[in-house]
Amino acid sequence: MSTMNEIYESHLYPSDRIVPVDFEAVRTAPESYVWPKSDVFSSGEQSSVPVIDLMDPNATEHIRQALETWGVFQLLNHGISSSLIEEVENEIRRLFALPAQQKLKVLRSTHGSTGYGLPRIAKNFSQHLWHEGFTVMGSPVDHARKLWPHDYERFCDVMENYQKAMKGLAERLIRLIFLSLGICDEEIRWLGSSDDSGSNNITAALQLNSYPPCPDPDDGQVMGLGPHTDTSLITILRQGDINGLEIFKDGVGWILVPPLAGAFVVNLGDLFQILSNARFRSVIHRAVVNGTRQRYSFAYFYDPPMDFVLSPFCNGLNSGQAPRYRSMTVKDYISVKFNNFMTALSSIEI
Ligand SMILES: C=C1C[C@]23C[C@H]1CC[C@H]2[C@@]12CCC[C@@](C)(C(=O)O1)[C@H]2[C@@H]3C(=O)O
Ligand SMILES: O=C(O)CCC(=O)C(=O)O
Ligand SMILES: [Fe+2]
Repeated sequence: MSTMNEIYESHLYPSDRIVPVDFEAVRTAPESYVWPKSDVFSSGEQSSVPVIDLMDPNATEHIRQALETWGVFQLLNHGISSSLIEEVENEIRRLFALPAQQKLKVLRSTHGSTGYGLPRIAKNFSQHLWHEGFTVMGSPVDHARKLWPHDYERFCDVMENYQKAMKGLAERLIRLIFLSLGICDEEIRWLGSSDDSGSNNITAALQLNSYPPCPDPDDGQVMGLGPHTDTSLITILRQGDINGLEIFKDGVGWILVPPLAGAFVVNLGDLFQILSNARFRSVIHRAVVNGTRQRYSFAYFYDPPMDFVLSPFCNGLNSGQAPRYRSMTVKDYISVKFNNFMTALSSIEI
């Protein structure tokens, strides 16, 4: 049984796309960070991503509709305590406020999966990203000890508690979404089989994102996180109260996902698109930066076990359809994504 760490570690990542810019020294974005105007254009569209109350008796149906039309929704009444969320936010601030020298002690390596650095998608763009991140899979204790030798336990406890809570919520949502598709319990037996508290069965990741303010020479042409779809089955994102997240809607363009107090942004990733035989699509999204305020966000990515074979569900509401993707394991899809990025899904079409 392989873990998520092992799968990501088996892909050699280019060393020139790991170290974030030295935000303390660089006051304005160098030329290599400026994206073409046509790329950054926002649609100004007024309609917005649906907001769903998980306590609503019709929540399942609302979620199915939201996923079909938008691929993403904001979730309220999700049962995750606001104090736990605040604790994570405090730890994120404490982490990214450390001097650059200190953060570089836990820099992700070329064959690494966790730690400090640019997001993995940085290698897919010619322009650079105005971003620093920290990736956690399971216990972050080895890195936390290097960052705070005498005071590392708080960070570890908070990150582990949060991952546990997110695992519960992710599994609850996945079960609900599968049921809304008419897929029976039998097909989701694997759900809940992983145990991220042990180190031998990790199938989820927590990504902490920081976007320092960027006094941008040409307004809005610097990107925090370039356009991408998540690889996950499901992603649960918390953004603070600062604008930045945008989704791409076909025929419309880029639309802001406005920060909503207490809410999570929930979207499906490529793995769900495969399983649902493209009935649900993984939404393209990005994060833009602003000139004055440091923005933080954190995302929890949930995957099935790495050896799980993804075969499109062709029964249920998709009944009678032929599978659109060839079957493969989660770990093989991660390899396809590493080598193909935005064309990964079309490259496995039948
Ligand atoms: C479990 C995951 C999911 C990863 C890879 C690995 C750890 C870090 C995740 C992210 C986080 C930032 C966006 C993304 C696109 C990236 O560059 O790194 C994500 C990626 C993916 O969804 O593919
Ligand atoms: O910062 C955000 O709002 C988006 C983060 C994101 O897309 C990710 O971590 O995958
Ligand atoms: Fe994302």
